[in-house]
Amino acid sequence: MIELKGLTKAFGEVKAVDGVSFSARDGEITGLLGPNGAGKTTTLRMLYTLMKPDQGQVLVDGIDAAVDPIAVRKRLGVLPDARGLYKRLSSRENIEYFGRLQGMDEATIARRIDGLVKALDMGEIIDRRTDGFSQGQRVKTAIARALIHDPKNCILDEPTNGLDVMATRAMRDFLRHLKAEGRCVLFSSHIMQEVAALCDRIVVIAHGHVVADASPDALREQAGTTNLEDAFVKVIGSAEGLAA
Ligand SMILES: Nc1ncnc2c1ncn2[C@@H]1O[C@H](COP(=O)(O)OP(=O)(O)OP(=O)(O)O)[C@@H](O)[C@H]1O
Repeated sequence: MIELKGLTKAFGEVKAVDGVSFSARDGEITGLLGPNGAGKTTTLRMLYTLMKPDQGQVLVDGIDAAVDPIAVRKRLGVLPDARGLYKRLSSRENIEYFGRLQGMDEATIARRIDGLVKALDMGEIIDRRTDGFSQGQRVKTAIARALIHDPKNCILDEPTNGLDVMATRAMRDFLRHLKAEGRCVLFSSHIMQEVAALCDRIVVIAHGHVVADASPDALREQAGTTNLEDAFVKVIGSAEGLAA
């Protein structure tokens, strides 16, 4: 369970995030949707303790990130916007390294990697050096690395960015698999079809503000539109920056 309360962050004159509050529940997929520059990445960075908010509070499973950031990090699996793999290491070595940093023993790491290789269909790449990996192979490795410690809460910044149609479909299936395991899944996207296809709840963010927070059906109802695309355009106020 993730709760954000009144998060605010400015960079000089730019108010990137301005009083953002919403919750993401266990066993649900929550989509953070907004056009380019809306404040999605900045919101997620404050959530995963990479950046300190100017104001506001982050609670993960009830733990305040400002009070106990290490306990919060242990409960989060994060696919950051910069995937950042070690090029000289194989996919497996990248993942193992993170497992060790999480304090896991070697047998548990190996067992967990076996499960992730199956879930993410990584059999052919797991023992290859990541140098030269395609976008999709890099994202898979970064996700497996993020989830090695079996976190309850999964945060993914634009997980399908740069993926082809097949890889995108596989990623959606994987997010559904995380949900079925009862995890709290929160991902950002600027692609409305993505959130429409996957999410139980959609949080729409524009100019640093939450402008809608509802189920896809409720969002359509609120906006008085029959299709979600029209609803997004209506709540955001323009179609600018939203990929079709
Ligand atoms: N480190 C920074 N320094 C200065 N300005 C920043 C910084 N990080 C973000 N911003 C600004 O804050 C605003 C929100 O950016 P953010 O990256 O959070 O948006 P986003 O919704 O993730 O966009 P995108 O979909 O393009 O990734 C933008 O105007 C951006 O230029």
